[in-house]
Amino acid sequence: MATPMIELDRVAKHYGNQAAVADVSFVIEKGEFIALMGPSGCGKTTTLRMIAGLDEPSSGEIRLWGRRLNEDAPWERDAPLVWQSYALFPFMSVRKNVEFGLKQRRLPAPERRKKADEWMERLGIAGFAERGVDQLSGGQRQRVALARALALEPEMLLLDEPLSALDPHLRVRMQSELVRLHRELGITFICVTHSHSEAFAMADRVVIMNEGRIQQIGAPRDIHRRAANRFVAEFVGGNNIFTGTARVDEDGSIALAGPVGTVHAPAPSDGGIVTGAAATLVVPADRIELAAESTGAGNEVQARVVTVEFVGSTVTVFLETEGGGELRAQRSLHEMENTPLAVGQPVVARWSPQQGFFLPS
Ligand SMILES: Nc1ncnc2c1ncn2[C@@H]1O[C@H](COP(=O)(O)OP(=O)(O)OP(=O)(O)O)[C@@H](O)[C@H]1O
Repeated sequence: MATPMIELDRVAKHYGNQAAVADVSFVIEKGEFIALMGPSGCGKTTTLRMIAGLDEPSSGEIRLWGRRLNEDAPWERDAPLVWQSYALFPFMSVRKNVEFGLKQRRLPAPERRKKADEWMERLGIAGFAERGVDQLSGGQRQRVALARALALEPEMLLLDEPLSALDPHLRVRMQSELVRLHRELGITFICVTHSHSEAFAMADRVVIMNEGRIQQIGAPRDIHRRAANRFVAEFVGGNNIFTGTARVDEDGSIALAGPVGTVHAPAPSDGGIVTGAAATLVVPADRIELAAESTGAGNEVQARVVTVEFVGSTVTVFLETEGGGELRAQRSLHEMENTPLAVGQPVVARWSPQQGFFLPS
């Protein structure tokens, strides 16, 4: 097998007796866009800092193209970091900021100027070249930080919460700009974020961490469709999670008696569920349809509308079943336009058994 670009092999970082990163192994291929995601304090920034060479692992190994990196200083690596806009030099012009790394690399002035011009043009900040960065908006500053890093033509770009200082509207724009840049440049992007919408919108693969450990690595779609454990299912949101008592039916599928009544799902491929045992079923909220009447097909649950929440073009309908179980369905605004729902209204929540999956016990 070809050598991956980056390998983290059982990497840990301890501060005193606290593990910021407990035991992390994964590989990154050249040209991937990887998002490291997880709640505050889960160790994502520490992981990025170790890849950057800003922190040394307490144990384990980090390899770049198969070569051990642990003790290499940041300047010996081809991995400039774009931190937040505050990392720019406020007393310097946009041009001087963009040229900064090139100057450190002792590139002659005419070449520096040429490269800086190219990158400022590419990132749409050429018009502000002589302005001080303190006279720029958050989005413009973020572009300066990106131009400064990309002017060094790195093989890999490391971004720590690159969009967190931006307002929501600008954040979405910069998200698609980062995706476009990544596609055009073909270099590896590793981005730390605590925002699941950001990670899922941008990355080829997402690494979800909690308490210094990896919980799941996968393409956004696979993580959405098959959370590896309860933490991931809850953290990525948009999932119904039912714990109940399992019964293995004659056809091998599972019936789960739980908070919303008895519902059905295929048995997990690794077996592991026996009649009478507790099991946890996940049903993505966007797989649940709402209907006025029962058709008797698939899983159907009688419920009442508790609240209807509108976020962008997504509508989340929170439901309560007769037995007090909670359920949520997510539909597009477009779909809901023809089915107005009132609080208290009875509905049938319906989904195909194939859309549910059991978490490993
Ligand atoms: N220099 C340090 N000294 C002591 N503890 C540290 C140090 N750096 C990080 N930690 C601890 O290690 C854990 C992981 O920190 P890290 O910054 O990697 O988390 P994070 O996932 O990036 O969080 P956030 O989203 O809040 O930035 C935290 O509990 C943090 O307090």
